[in-house]
Order: sequence, then C-alpha cells, then structure tokens
Amino acid sequence: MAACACGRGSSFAPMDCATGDRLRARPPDGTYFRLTLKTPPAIRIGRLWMTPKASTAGHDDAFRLKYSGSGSLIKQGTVAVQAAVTDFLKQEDNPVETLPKGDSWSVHKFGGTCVGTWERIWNVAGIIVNDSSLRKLVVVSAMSKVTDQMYILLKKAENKDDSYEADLAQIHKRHTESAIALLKEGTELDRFLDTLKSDVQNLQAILRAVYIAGHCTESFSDFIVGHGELWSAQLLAATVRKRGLSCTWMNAWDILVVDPTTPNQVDPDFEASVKKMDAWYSKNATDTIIVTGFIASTSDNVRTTLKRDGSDFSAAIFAALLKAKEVTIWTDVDGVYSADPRKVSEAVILDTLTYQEAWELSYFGAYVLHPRTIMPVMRYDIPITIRNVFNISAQGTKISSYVSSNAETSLHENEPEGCSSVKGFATIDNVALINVEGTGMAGVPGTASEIFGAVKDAGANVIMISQASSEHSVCFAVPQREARAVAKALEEKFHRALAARRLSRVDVIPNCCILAAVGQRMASTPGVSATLFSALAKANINVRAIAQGCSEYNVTIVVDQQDSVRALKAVHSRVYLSKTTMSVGIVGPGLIGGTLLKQLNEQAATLKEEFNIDLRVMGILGSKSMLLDDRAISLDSWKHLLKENGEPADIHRFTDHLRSSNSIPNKVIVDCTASADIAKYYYQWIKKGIHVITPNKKANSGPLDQYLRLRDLQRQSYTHYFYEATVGAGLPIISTLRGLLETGDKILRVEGIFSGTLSYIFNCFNGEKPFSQIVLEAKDSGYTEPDPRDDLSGMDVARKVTILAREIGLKLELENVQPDSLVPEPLREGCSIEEFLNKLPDYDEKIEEMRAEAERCNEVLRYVGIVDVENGKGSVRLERYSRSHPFAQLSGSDNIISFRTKRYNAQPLIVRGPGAGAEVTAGGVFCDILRLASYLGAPS
Ligand SMILES: NC(=O)C1=CN([C@@H]2O[C@H](COP(=O)(O)OP(=O)(O)OC[C@H]3O[C@@H](n4cnc5c(N)ncnc54)[C@H](OP(=O)(O)O)[C@@H]3O)[C@@H](O)[C@H]2O)C=CC1
Ligand SMILES: N[C@@H](CC=O)C(=O)O
Ligand code: NA
Repeated sequence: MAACACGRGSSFAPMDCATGDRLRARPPDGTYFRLTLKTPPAIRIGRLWMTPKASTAGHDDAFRLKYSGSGSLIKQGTVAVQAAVTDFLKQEDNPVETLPKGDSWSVHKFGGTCVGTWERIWNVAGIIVNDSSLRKLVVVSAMSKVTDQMYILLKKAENKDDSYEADLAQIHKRHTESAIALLKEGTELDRFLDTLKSDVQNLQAILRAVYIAGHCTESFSDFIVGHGELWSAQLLAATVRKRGLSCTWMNAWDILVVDPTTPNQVDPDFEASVKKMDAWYSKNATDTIIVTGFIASTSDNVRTTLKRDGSDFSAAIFAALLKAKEVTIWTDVDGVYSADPRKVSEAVILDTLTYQEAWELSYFGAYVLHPRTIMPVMRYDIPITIRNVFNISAQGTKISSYVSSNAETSLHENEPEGCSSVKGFATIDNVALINVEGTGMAGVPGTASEIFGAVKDAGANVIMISQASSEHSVCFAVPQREARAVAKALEEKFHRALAARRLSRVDVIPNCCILAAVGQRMASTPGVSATLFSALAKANINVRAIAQGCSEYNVTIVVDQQDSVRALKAVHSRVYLSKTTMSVGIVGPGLIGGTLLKQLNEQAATLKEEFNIDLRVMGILGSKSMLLDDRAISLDSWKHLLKENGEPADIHRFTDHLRSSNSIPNKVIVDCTASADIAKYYYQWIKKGIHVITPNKKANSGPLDQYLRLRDLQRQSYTHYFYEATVGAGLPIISTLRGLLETGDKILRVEGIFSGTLSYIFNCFNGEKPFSQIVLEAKDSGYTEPDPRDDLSGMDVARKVTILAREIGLKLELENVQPDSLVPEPLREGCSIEEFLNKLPDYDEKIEEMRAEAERCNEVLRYVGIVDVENGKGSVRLERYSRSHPFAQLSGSDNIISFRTKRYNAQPLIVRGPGAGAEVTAGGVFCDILRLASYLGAPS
C-alpha cells in the first residue's frame, strides 16, 4: 500500500508501507507524527484517522479522513494519501498533540525478574507488541538484582572498598551483553551502548567522589541506583521497536513529582506530574510508552525513588494520570493465592479480589500489592490484574471494586454461604500477645489511650487489638521481638495501679501467630466465624484471642506459633475443599485392599463429579513397605510405585503422615489386614480424629474390654468406625441389625451360614471331589482367610457370631463360642499354610465318611453360627440338614442369615447372597467409605 509519513508544518516526506505496518516518522524539525496502518487498513496522522471506504476496502487510495478525537468527517472520497495529508497540514487550526486520557490506555508493569535476562526482555517485548490496546504505557523495573547491587556497590564506595569498581563493571557487562543479544547490530544497539557507556562513566565519577567523601546523600544514592531502571527501559524500548512496534521510552525522573512524607514514603503530586507528562507527550506523542519504574523527582527536581514496591506504585500512579482502563502487574506467579502455597499445597489462585481484600491480605503478609500501590487506581476505579509473565495462559487475579465470592469460580456449589465469602488466608508469625488485666480498668476513660501511649513510647507496632466488653482486660499483639520492651513500658506506666491491685497483671504470651481470614462478603454472611472456629476445633487447635473489625473484611485469630501451619491448612481446607474430601490410608494392600484400590480408581472421577466426594489415597501400608504421598497416590500405578518408591513400613509415620494432611478435612484409615496388631491401633486413630473402616474382624471379636473401650471412645467422639464387611462381606448384615435395633425392634435369635468358604465347600462337597481339593478351590477363589485354617477351624464364624452378639449388646467373649474345628488335630499348629494344604488330603477320608453318612439319611452338612440372644449365648457347629432346608439350597459362597425378632417372629428376616470374595468384600468396604462421606455431609 502506498502511504506517506507526515509532519507538522510543511516538512514531511512520503514513505511506503504495507497494510498492517505501524511506523512513526520523525521529520527533520524534530516533531513527531505517526502513521499507522492497521488491518483493515487505516491511517492515523496526528489526531486524524484515515480509513478506506467500505466499498473500496483494501484499495490503497480511498480514504475517509476524520479527527480521531471528535470523529467528525473532514474529507471523504478517493484521494491519494499524500494529498489528504497535505490537505490536513494546510489547515490553519492544525491541532497540537495533547496527551489523550482514558480507556484507550492500558498500563503494564514488568518487575525485575520479568526482565532478568535478554531472553526474558525479548519475551516481555513480545507481550507488549501483542497487546491489542490502542495505547500502552509500560513500566519496567531494573534487571533483577541490579538495584540491590547498586546499593551494595554504593555502600562499598562509602566504605572505601575498591571492589565497587568491579561490581559496576559487572553490571555494565551484563547490560552490554544483553543489548548485543537483543539488538544484534545497527543504530539501536550503538545508541544504547553509547548511552550506557556514558552513564557508567558518570557513575564512576560520582562513585569516586563518594569514595573520597566517605559519604553519599540520599538524593545521590537515589540518582545512582535509579540507573538500573533507565537502562532496562531504554533496552526494552529498543527491543520493542526491533520487534516491530514503534515506541518511545520515558524517564520518570522528568515526569513523576512526589513529596517525601516519611523516610519510607512519598506522596505523588498528581497535578504537577500530569502537567509534565502532557508537556512530554506534546513533543513525543506515541501510542506506546516505555517508562522507568521506581524513580521520581521531588518538586525541587531532586532525584528520588518511590521506595518499597516502587515500580508497582509507579504503574498505579501512571494509570491514574492517564485514567487508564486497566493495569497489569506482570510477575512470576499465576496470581494471588488463597493462602501461601508453600504452606498450603491446596492453595488456589483467586480470580478476583476487591481493593480492600487485596489490601487486607497484603497487610497480613500475603504477596499481593502494597496498599499504597492500590490507592491511586482505586481513586479512578481502575482494575489491576496480577499475571505470570512465564505463563501467559493463566488469567491471573483481577483486583477491582467488584465484590464476588469464591463460589462463583469454585469447586463446590454445595458448600454453605459461610465458606464462599472467605477469599484468602494469611498468617503473621512470631508475635506475642500482651494482656493487661484488672478490675480497675472498667469504666475508666483514657485507660486504652494510656496503654497504647505506652506501647507507642516503646516504639512497638500493634498488629491487632481485642478487648472484652466487660472492660476487664485489653489484649493486643505485637511482634515478639518488641514484647519485652512493651511489657516493661506498661509496668512502668501502671506501676501505681499494679501496686494498688487496680490492675492485676501485665502478661506476655510469647510464641503466637496471627491467622487472618479475609473476604469482603464476610460482612453480610452469617456463619463465617462458626465455620472457621469449627475447623480449628476439629484440628484440635486452641484459639488464644480473636478480633474482628467493624469493616468485617477480616477475622483475625491468634493461635500458638507451633499450630500456625496446621491452623492455616485447617481453615483453608474448610473453605476451599469439599467437606467430603477425604485423605484415605489403606493398610494391607492384599486381595481385598488391592481390589478396593482398583474399585476406588474406577469410581473416583464419578464420585467427585456427581457427589462432590473427593477421595485421595495418601498412604498405602503393607507389612514390609509403604508408600506415602502429600497429594494423592496415582491409583493407576500404585503397585509399581510401592515396589519402586516404597519405603520401609512404619505405622507411626504412616499415621502421622495421614494426620498431618491438614489441608484435607477428613482422614480415614481402611484396615484390610487380618492382623490383631493393626486392630490395636484403632483406638489411637479414633482418638486422633481419624475415622476407621475395616473388614478385619480382630478388633470387634478381640478381648471384650478392649472392644468396649473402643466403642465408648468412638461414641463419645465425632469420629466414625464402620465394619460392615466383617460379617457377610458386602451383604448388609451389620446395617440390617442396626436398623432393627435403632428402630426399637428386639432381636431374639440370629442364625445362619456365615462363612463363604465353608458354604462353598459344603455346597460343592457331593462326593465327586475330595474335601481337600474343594478347600484349595475356595482359597483360589479368594473366599478364605489368609490362613484357611481360620475358616476350617470355625474360628472365622465364631468371630462373626461374637461381633453380631456384641452388636446386639451381649457381653460375649470369643472363648465363650467354641466352634467345631474341621482342621485335623496334627495340622492345627506348628506347620505353615503351605504344609497344611499339602497334608490336608491325608485327612480327606474322615470328613468324606461324615458326608456319606449324612447323604445316606438324605441330609447335607452345613456349618452354622447362632446368636441365641434370649440365653445370651453364641454357638458355631457343623450340622446336618435335610435336603429341603433353606440352608441346603445355597450355592457358591452364599451366606444366609436369618434374624428372628419381635417384629419378624413368625417369619424371620432373611439376608442371602455371596458372603465372600474379593469384589463383593471390597465393595462392602467401599460402601462404608461412602457411608462415612454421607455422614460427613455428602449429598444423597
Ligand atoms: N476374602 C474375603 O472374602 C473376605 C475377607 N475379609 C477380611 O479382609 C481382610 C483381608 O483379607 P485378604 O485381602 O484376603 O488378605 P491378604 O492376605 O490377601 O492381604 C492382607 C494384607 O495385609 C497386609 N498385612 C498383614 N499384616 C500387616 C501389618 N502388620 N502391617 C501392614 N500390613 C499388613 C499384608 O501385607 P503383606 O502382603 O506385605 O504381608 C497383605 O497386603 C481379612 O481381615 C479378612 O478377614 C472380610 C470379608 C470377606
Ligand atoms: N473367609 C471368610 C471371608 C469373609 O469373612 C469367609 O469365607 O466367609
Ligand atoms: Na456385611
């Protein structure tokens, strides 16, 4: 496309450029005019826009010419660009460029890490070029560490340490190498290197003077350190131009005017600054300005800086000067986290925050923005977005006046309101509480003023205050290192009141931590405090003091320092995780445990999506090795991981690991062993608030006193203990019994075939195969206990009878149930499972005789268990039943259990079905996990 450059007055030269090009012409008289060609082609000259007529779009000589400000049409028709420009320039009222303000501007700020290397500067230039805003102002910090290095070399010069020269040379080298890498060659590079060299020479002279004088004034110091920004801004501007976008760099020393208020603070002078900026723009009109962060001048034109977080502040001030539509603070994190992610791995990036929320969070130590930074943009309601320069796909956190709840973006709609109004959490560590107490304070005006006057005199900073409305005590928090001095100052000030007992004491409670929950909607939401305090109570964390300001933007809680991280995790998880998120520990990944892990893996996604139940297996413990994971073990590869990454089994570490997963509200251990030793841990686990689920019968059929102690503990706590699979595997035996009992029925007798193994054996034992072979089949089918003698001895059935009897309320010991053992006497003890199975065929004859004898009477053998409630007894025995008896009608591993009760008297309630096997048993255990989830509040 043929086009032209233009200039004010009569001096401009025609140029060629193509559609999509943007360029700026600098006429010989030093004034600036810009020519911008966009797609669809459009040309702007000064404040004039030229766009092709719709009918001839794409042709190079058809333009409408209008003022960009007013949009009024000046000329329309087919004109040559040069002619149009000439027309325009001939106009007498040819307008002078003034700085436009408003929505057309977007402001970006890139911190030191964003421009730490030449590759990063290149990347930043790409972000600027790709921003489609009409106008952009980009604030840039010095390359990472340069400001600190400047301060250090300055100190060295003051201390007559010659190595400052080498340090400066190093900084010079770093910028030179970066410039060469970015700009390669040509006038841009030459110009930058010349400037850099001359600046460095000046600095060498200044530093030499400092070296000789042994002192440097603050304004000199500010002048010296501010060079880092000067260089990065010029280098970035040159790089942006190299990447094809016209831009001009701006030195904030010439623009920003500030009034120093305290040694660490300055107030911007907006009026003076905007005048300077207008003047600058009239000479340097451009759509893209790259400006130095951090630096400014006083009204006397003395160089200064904006102090801490200076570049963020620069961006906010420039945004306010321009009344920009938005500010983007580019950094190296994806946004503002709901809590420190180093402490809470579950912390999430917040989509939005209000100015006040950002303010509160940063006060409490979260990295957001310094409140001072927010003020200029708040004034014009300009949103600030914090984004990650290394992950531009992340949307970042937008800080504005818009009030939202985290529920709008979040995971669990089923949570109560009280949760979603809390946005973030932060802690201030190492504080001490000072408690001033005494009856003489009530109703005495000025006491608080005297207390805080003394604190001020001690030079301490009060972080929070809490006073009971009875006025008998005032409690406040100060940094721990200031506590002693504060207490001393108070004791001195109130020594008379203390002596007269009007004040009883001034206490220092050291080693505390402040936990703040922040959220603007907390103000109008009932239940927020209750939610937080119940989360802390559940995590067994003691609350020392509480404060909530009238603004209700935050609730501040003081806890012991040692509980700091646990407290943070507990409240965070209560708000950000589904309350049915469970940390699951599996003990015994054998047949049942392994099948359960497989079922969990298959069903996890559905449970999460449809029922908001989030199950995370965080530990697997075998007898020799264990696998722990802070987040969740991959259930696709747990076997491989356990083998490859497993560590020696240690049940205490396993328990601690699960317990310390404080970011997860609920913990459950599923014991899938047959071990009595493991069952002994249930008591401790429940005591620690860990729920227990098991198919292992050892705890409930073990010593009666231990069983009763366990049940007592569990009933007093809010911790659950489920064991449905201990009787009848996945069949609903325990739950049926409980349903009958809890609804007031009276159980008279429970009777049935409780062993899947023995059921299978006698269902198949019809004379065709030897007894020992059928035992092997039962084992191979996964029906038997790890040691099949537990089944054949009747002990497994005896345990089930004991469990049911106790459930009904009988005080039965396992020893009271004497089962008929089918294990031949010589094989009962002293031989391994393998030896037992090998030798069992030697004893087939005896049991075959029993079977044949029964058959002769048209009867079958069945192994039954009975709970005789009326007589308080349990029994287990091998019986003969006629072929027509229901017990003779079973197949496979079927269990059949009949409940004769007051309500089900004439006809008992019968439950029947497969009562052993990996899938049905693991399914029964899984049901208990879901039962637990529903007790914890999962939707039904
Ligand atoms: N099979 C069935 O149909 C039913 C079984 N049950 C019950 O399920 C439980 C499991 O049976 P099943 O899976 O067949 O047994 P397995 O022998 O297949 O698995 C037991 C697991 O427990 C582990 N284990 C043993 N002792 C310890 C210990 N001290 N610490 C950590 N881990 C240990 C074993 O680890 P390692 O391999 O490393 O030794 C193994 O992984 C039993 O209590 C059983 O009564 C309940 C109802 C039905
Ligand atoms: N070995 C047991 C398994 C279930 O408890 C049985 O056979 O019933
Ligand atoms: Na069951």
